[in-house]
Amino acid sequence: MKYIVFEGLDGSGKTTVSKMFVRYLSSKNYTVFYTREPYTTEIETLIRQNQTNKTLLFLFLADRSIHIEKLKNQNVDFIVSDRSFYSTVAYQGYGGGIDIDFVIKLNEFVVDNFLPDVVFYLDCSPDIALSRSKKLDAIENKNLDFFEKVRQGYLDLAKKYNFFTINAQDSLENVFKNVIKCYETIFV
Ligand SMILES: Nc1ncnc2c1ncn2[C@@H]1O[C@H](COP(=O)(O)OP(=O)(O)OP(=O)(O)O)[C@@H](O)[C@H]1O
Ligand SMILES: Cc1cn([C@H]2C[C@H](O)[C@@H](COP(=O)(O)O)O2)c(=O)[nH]c1=O
Repeated sequence: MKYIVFEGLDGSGKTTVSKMFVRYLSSKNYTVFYTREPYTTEIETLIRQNQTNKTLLFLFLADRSIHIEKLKNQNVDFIVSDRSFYSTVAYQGYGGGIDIDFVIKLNEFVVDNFLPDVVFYLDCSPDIALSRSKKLDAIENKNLDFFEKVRQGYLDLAKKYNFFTINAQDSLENVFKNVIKCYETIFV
């Protein structure tokens, strides 16, 4: 089983591209479990109620702990997830200012070695990404400076953890083609 994750800013195209990717894998007759974080409806409701950054950190960790248990029990060729552990590092760590190593340590404890095999990071400037994003709630309604920090965080993480960085400002068709090209360097 391979665990593949799509990461990026709100509006970078994760949901659209990850669903196209799932259709691609299914067309090759692979079995796929498609998922996203936040995972639980109950915790997501709390997350979207204007919490402090510290509270958000622990809500996302609790949500992830439940999510990872579900993922460990899958019996499929691929798990494809819209967001993961790295969103917490980028948003609550780099964006929210909580110590990065502390956020990584807490996440490592929660995921207990169940780490993504491949991460596609859809890189996009905050102004373009947010102009595409329709939702504006407690999390999305932060300023551009916050999202610049989150983007810088993702760029650092991409180097550290060998993400595939995809230019998400390109056309949707090219973004998807580039995802498949990267996928083929590993799996075909
Ligand atoms: N490369 C692209 N070029 C133009 N529009 C795009 C591109 N990728 C996605 N979009 C459009 O941008 C909007 C947001 O895309 P999507 O919901 O997939 O982003 P997301 O990263 O999942 O956002 P969120 O994190 O807010 O859920 C959608 O209307 C989608 O069709
Ligand atoms: C997993 C995770 C998510 N977030 C933020 C990022 C987004 O603003 C929302 C999730 O909603 P979307 O449908 O993916 O846009 O939550 C975060 O701050 N930390 C996390 O760990």
